[in-house]
Amino acid sequence: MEAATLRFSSIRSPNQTKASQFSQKRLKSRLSCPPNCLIQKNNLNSNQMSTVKPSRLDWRVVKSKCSSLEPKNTSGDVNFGKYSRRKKLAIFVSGGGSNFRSIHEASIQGLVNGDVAVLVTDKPGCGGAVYARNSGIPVIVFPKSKLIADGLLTEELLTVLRNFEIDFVLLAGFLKLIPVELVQAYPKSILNIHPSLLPAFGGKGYYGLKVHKAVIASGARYSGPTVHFVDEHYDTGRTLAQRVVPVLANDTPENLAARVLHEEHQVYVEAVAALCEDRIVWREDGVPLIRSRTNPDELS
Ligand SMILES: Nc1nc2c(c(=O)[nH]1)N[C@@H](CN(C=O)c1ccc(C(=O)N[C@@H](CCC(=O)O)C(=O)O)cc1)CN2
Ligand SMILES: NCC(=O)N[C@@H]1O[C@H](COP(=O)([O-])[O-])[C@@H](O)[C@H]1O
Repeated sequence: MEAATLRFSSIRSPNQTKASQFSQKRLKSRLSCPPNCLIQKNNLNSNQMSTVKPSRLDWRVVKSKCSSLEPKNTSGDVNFGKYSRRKKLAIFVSGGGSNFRSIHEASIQGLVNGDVAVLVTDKPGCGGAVYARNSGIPVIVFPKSKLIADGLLTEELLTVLRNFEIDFVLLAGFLKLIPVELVQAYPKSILNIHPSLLPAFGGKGYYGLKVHKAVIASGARYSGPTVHFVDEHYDTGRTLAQRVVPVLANDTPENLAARVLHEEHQVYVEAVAALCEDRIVWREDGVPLIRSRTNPDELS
């Protein structure tokens, strides 16, 4: 694997608002990258990389022997998306990133009609970020904080996502509140996976093992993952898909977490596949349903 480097060009989107021109100017004024920077791999064009500060992007992009974004189905043939245009995905993580990896692998295998264009994290050293770098996926640090001064501001993140032409945002173990500006910029286009049967055991404070501890302590006999659309509050968006697993009498939080996580990897890939194939149907009462890929009359 050869290390790729990165060149910036000062491209501006013609339809910039005043505010985002300001942020582009701020970003550009702080652009500083070594002269020999040139990204040699990935499908990112110069426009997607314009105005993004290298110090806030971890661009240790490695050049793979073949494009990591070129989808292949199980027979190994290139699968040029049977449906609409292949969608561009931004995935947000804070931890190990197993759900991110499942979606990325499904994309490469042609099971998801989309490509992971960028990874966003508040923990640049987390497992998901390491996997992204090793897979040639750009890593963006968000949000800016006292601990991570180099993180992007919300407005800067919106500019970057726009430049990457992101269609859908997928939260996968991201532990920060997504700001309302981002929720409004991507209506019905942000998904999250939560490790309980929402609305139970969700909301502020309910993440990771804390969720499973609460489920066990409650005496619940069943648990399971929920895929839901994201609104401005934690875990209150519309439920799209769920799976059920038993809670056993002698379960530890770790045992239950592993059982739920196994189902997460499947239900999230199925939900993202439906999203990327335009198979989400919104019922009159606002409940989103998934249209079957094989039987269009079947909704679930
Ligand atoms: N606007 C939204 N943002 C996010 C949502 C959402 O539904 N709407 N989902 C979360 C993911 N999540 C549950 O699925 C979740 C993550 C984190 C927390 C939480 O309480 N976080 C702590 C901080 C934890 C940390 O920084 O280590 C907190 O806010 O005090 C609850 C639920 C992602 N964002
Ligand atoms: N409330 C948010 C939350 O708890 N999310 C949970 O974090 C884990 C991330 O695992 P991963 O990094 O291996 O995908 C997953 O179990 C996910 O449901």
